[in-house]
Amino acid sequence: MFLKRIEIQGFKSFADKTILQFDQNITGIVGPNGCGKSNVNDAIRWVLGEQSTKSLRSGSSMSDIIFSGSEYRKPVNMAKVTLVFDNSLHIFDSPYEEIEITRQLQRSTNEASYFINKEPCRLKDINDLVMDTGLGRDSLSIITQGNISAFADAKPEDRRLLFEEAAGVAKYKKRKKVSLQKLEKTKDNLDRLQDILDELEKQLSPLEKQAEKAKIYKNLKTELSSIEISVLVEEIESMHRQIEDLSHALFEAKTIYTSKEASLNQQEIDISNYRQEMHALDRQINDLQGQYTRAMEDSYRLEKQKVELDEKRKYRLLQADALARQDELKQMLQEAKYEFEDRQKRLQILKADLEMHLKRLNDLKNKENQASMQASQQRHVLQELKNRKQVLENIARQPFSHQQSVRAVLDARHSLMGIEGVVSELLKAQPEHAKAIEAALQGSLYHIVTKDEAAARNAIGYLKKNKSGRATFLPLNIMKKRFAAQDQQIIASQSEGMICWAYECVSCAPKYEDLRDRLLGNVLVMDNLVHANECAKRLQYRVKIVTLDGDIVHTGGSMTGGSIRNQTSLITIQHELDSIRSQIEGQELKVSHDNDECRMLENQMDKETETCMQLQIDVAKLENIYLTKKEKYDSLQMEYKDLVIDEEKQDLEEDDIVVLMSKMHARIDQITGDMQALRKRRYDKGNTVEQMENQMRSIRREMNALQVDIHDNELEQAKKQAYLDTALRQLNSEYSMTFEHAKDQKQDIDLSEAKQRVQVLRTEISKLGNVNPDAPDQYKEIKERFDFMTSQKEDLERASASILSAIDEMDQTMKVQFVDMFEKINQELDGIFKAMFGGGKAKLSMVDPEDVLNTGIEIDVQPPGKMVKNLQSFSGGEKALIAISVLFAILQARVMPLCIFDEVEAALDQANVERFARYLSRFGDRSQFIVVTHRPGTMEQCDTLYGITMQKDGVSKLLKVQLKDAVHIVENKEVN
Ligand SMILES: Nc1ncnc2c1ncn2[C@@H]1O[C@H](COP(=O)(O)OP(=O)(O)OP(=O)(O)O)[C@@H](O)[C@H]1O
Repeated sequence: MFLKRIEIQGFKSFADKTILQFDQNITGIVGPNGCGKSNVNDAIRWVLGEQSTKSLRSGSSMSDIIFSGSEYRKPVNMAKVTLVFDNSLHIFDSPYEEIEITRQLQRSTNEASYFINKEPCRLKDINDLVMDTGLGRDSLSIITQGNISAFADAKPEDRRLLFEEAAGVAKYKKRKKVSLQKLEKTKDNLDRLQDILDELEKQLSPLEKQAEKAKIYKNLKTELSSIEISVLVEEIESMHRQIEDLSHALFEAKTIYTSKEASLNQQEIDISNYRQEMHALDRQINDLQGQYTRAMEDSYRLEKQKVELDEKRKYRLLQADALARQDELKQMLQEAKYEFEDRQKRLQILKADLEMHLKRLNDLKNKENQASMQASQQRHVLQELKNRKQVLENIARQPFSHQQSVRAVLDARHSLMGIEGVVSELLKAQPEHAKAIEAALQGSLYHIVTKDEAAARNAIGYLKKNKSGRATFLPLNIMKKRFAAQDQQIIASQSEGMICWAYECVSCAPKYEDLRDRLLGNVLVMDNLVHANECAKRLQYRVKIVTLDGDIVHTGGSMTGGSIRNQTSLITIQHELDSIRSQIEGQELKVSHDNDECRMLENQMDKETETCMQLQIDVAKLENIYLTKKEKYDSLQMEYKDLVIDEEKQDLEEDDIVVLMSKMHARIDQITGDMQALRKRRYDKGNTVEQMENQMRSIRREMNALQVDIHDNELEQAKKQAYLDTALRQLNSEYSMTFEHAKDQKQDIDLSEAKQRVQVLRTEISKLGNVNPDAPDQYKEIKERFDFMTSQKEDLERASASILSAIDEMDQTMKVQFVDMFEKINQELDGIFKAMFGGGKAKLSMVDPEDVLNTGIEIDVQPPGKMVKNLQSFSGGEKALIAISVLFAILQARVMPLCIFDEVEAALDQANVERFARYLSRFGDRSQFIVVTHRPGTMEQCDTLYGITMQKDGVSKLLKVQLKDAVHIVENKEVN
């Protein structure tokens, strides 16, 4: 026997352990209603894996199948059923000869356990084991009265299940279902994968671009760093050298300056000494001049006396005789000749002297003219400076007179509180940067700086209240520094014509530094507009640039420029005032020096004029004397020719005058000689001083030039030092390198080419804009994920295709098997129907033969003598008999190892029961039957009969009975 034994314990009404042994082909189970017959059927299905409590005719919970007790018996805690199969024919796919399947359930824990051959297993293992044997929980093996009565009324599609079961396609259907589920799952996975792939693809494209950009950036940056480090090192070294050279030059210039200064001082001392000597000489000349004048006066006096004397002599001569007259005349002629010649010579000397002094006077006049012109110019310059100073002081005393609102706030600053001042008076710039800084600040020049926003609000309220116009306020507490980006600073520092960043050339009190850096931190000062345009281009027009002339290249590239009215700026007013004051001081010195010079020249001129006048008088006087002497000499000559007289002794008076005159003339000659010598010395000294002053002027000019050189040198040094510091900072901040470390990495480069390349690289890098440095890694990661997902998708698509092909194959197999079985059953049905109904005919047909896999099954039957075709119209017994006919046709077409019939013949009349039973016995050789029945006709055909009884305790009891006892049991009578 296939099913050898059933052991039931605690299952439904079988509270005690009950064993049903099956030794023969057809075993009947009989008993009165409610004794527990069908519970045997339920127990078999439960072991074979039934999970539906409804099918098991139980309560809502599976634990309801455990014996629940009765008035006389306590409930039990566990239900356990074991089926023992003979597997010598290996109906189960197992090497064991005997298969024992057990299922048990604990009430307390609701814990279910499954065993195959006493080994714990899963429910699935049991399902798999029984699947292909025809013993499944929905199989044909277990047919109940309900199945039979439902068969005829079932829809053709539902009826088809029976035929599928017979055709053995259930397993394929199940597999197909699993495959379809798998396919659905695969499709879901594919959809999910596709979603992920779409998402990844969306990220991939921009990431690829970013990665490419980052790669370009990295390459550019690598090249840039390798070149720029060398450029920086070379420039730092070059700056060092240049600063050193400049220091040497500065030292030399300062040394020369100091030596010139010393020489100048020495020359000043020398000049002062010379001047003292000149004064001394002047004094001596003056003395001599006095002596000369006095001597000349004495000489004129003597000349007069001589004339008187001559008159006297003439008179005496008239009185004397001819010889005496001749001598006298001769004497007089000689004297007259001497005097005439002497006066002539003297007149010439005096005239020459006069001429020299006139020339000197003329020179002095020219010099004085020049000096006074220069002095007048210097005075004019001084006056202009003073005027400018006056204007500046007025502006400084009364600023913002044209900005009414600003003026109003400043006037009320003591009552308003928190007013710090106006930007243009808080920031100070050097005059050379004034235009640039004013251009950089533009409208902000007249913005009012306040301590905080409250102070600004307060001041705005004040302006409104007084209708004093509008003003802009800058609260200090919110001012934050704003500088250009580092790359912009680097590009700017390498641009030709860069002067500085605007904030660098503006000074202010420490508390206003944030304000200054906010307004000017990112404004660049360049020397001219051409360089400004070039630099702006390199900076991609992202930085505002101003020139020293006040032209502007705005961010974005627009330009402002033109002429600027030379108006005073508050930003530079203090510097200008300081500068003007020191200029005035210098100019006053110059003017005083020029005045001194003029005065000195005037003095000299006065003296020279006086000398000239004196000489002119002297010449005029002497000229008269000379003419007189000449006339006298000429007349005496004439007179002498007419009269030759003897010599006569002169009287003492005459001799004395002549001697005195001669002495006087000698003295005058002496004084004149001395004076000339002194004048020459004075003249020479004057020339020397003049030369020295010229020399000093030239030294001063040289010193001024040196001063400018020193200043330029110091500026240049500061610039180079700033450049050097920037380069060192750049090495540190951008490359995290010390100079020594960078030196080790320096390559041989052509500096100008390398610098150009650095510019190009920087421009290219800045053109790249924002770069995501993680993009290559992110791209790689996403790409790997994308590729992996794509290969997974391909795997899934392949899996999906293979599932589809398996389903296709299964469909083919099912079609073949189904059609094959359908035809076999159809062939058997007619004969069985005839046997069952005693004639007539029956035939199965497919509702849709085109769709074998889904078609419903119709039964066309015609019992003998009846024309009824509609199944619904048949009686209950007829419907049961039709169903039984089909069942037998199936059993005929396919051998089943075990069939359990639970009161399938209940609806049949006696004659039909006997027909059924007879037919059943014909299958006894092919299959094992367990038949639950009330009908004696069926009992008669059973080889073994088990009777089940239930006493008051509600527990089913089993006993093997003979046919007659079985009938008694069915009728609920006592069995002997
Ligand atoms: N969990 C349970 N505990 C105790 N008794 C139970 C349990 N479940 C069902 N029973 C009892 O089993 C009996 C029903 O058994 P069953 O349906 O097998 O009867 P039957 O012999 O097939 O009757 P019929 O001939 O009318 O079909 C009922 O008396 C019911 O009280």
